[in-house]
Amino acid sequence: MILWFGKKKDKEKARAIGREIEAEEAKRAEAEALKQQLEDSAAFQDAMGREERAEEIQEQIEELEETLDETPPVEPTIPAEPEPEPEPEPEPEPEPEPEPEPEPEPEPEPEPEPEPEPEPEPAKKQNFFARLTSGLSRSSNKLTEGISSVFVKRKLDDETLEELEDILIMSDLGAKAASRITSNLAKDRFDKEVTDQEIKIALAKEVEDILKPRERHVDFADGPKPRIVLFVGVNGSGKTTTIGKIASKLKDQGAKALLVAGDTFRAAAIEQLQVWGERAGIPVMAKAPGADAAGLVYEAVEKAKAEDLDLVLVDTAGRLQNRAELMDELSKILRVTRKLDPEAPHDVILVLDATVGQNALSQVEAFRHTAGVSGLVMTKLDGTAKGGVLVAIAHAHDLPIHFVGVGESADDLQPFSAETFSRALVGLDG
Ligand SMILES: Nc1nc2c(ncn2[C@@H]2O[C@H](COP(=O)(O)OP(=O)(O)OP(=O)(O)O)[C@@H](O)[C@H]2O)c(=O)[nH]1
Repeated sequence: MILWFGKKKDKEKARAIGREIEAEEAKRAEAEALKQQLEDSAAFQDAMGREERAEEIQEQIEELEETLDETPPVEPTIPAEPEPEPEPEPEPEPEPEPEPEPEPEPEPEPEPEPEPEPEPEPAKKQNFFARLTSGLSRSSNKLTEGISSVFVKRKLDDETLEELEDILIMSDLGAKAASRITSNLAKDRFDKEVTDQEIKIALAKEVEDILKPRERHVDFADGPKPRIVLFVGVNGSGKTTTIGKIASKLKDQGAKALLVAGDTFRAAAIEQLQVWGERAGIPVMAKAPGADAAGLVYEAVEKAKAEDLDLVLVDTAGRLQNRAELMDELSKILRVTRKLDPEAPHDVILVLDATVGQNALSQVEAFRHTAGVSGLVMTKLDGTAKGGVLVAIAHAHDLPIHFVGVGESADDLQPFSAETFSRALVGLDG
């Protein structure tokens, strides 16, 4: 979205409008995500023969669709600023031109036409920091636009601190983390003049302090043999894709792995895992859709023991954290696995989708309770303004964050780095 405003006053207006658009887009994205969850849930109920429940959910979807229809996607608009233009003929498009100087300066050379929008480098060519930065750009824009509008030659006083706290909360960092960050910032800088850049640097440091204790790199190819790793999470959070990406890395390490298509509910998930397995040259164990997932996992662990494999990566069906019966099924998988190895599963990785924002917190709570989550992966940090939720989670939960995902290709999953993430989140260069 490009809004062009020549004067200072107009730029402020542009920022305000930008923020409004951002808020509307965020609301819409949230409703779209909820719709996706409901659709998955309806499909599941339907497949389980619970038609009545599926119909109920379908009604909820229709209601949600009506709301979505009433609020069509926000089109970025250039506000019609009635400039006192003497010329009657309207300009077709206000060209983004440099601010008109009062006295005509001799132009040394014709300015090159401003590029409409620098195209992002193809993902493959960028290093991960660049990809994380561009992935997190919606999250960081939200933060930095707010910071820039507050800290224009301003003192860090009660008022600016309060405004900053609001910006952090609106950027999904959560009320507690926001309060911790602002009170720490106030310690050294209260009543001093600060620039937005100084605030960004200090903010990145505060965010990093919260995230650093959660940074824990994991090498699944190492440790107990066979290492049993279970991937859990709600529908569509990115479990299958994450396993596929990890499998691609394991191949390079020469680990003897087995992928298990424990999401027996969704035929597409089985196929998806098979494709990743083929690509990585790692076998995939699967059964027909609808088969008992716990039985499949049991057989997979037996096979891994018999064949002396290094590790078993188990995909599980997506489940809504508030559906007790689905969570019970997950408990069954855990019980069955422990029969073969009391220490197993050695890792229970909760895959979280960043686009759900604050809802990720309740997912962590529910899955910790049911599945004894040992670590986290956050996917889809690209294309969401809600990446700050990882800070809220790190503040609230003493759980390692192993990987972050910023896209769909194998290279888009990388070990989590607190420093890199913090700097990208506040829009600082690497
Ligand atoms: N943009 C983006 N898309 C992602 C990322 N990770 C996963 N996806 C996409 O998200 C969608 C859902 O991913 P899956 O891996 O199928 O999710 P799942 O958790 O296995 O889903 P269920 O089997 O329904 O529980 C797919 O289209 C993935 O390509 C990411 O980091 N960024």
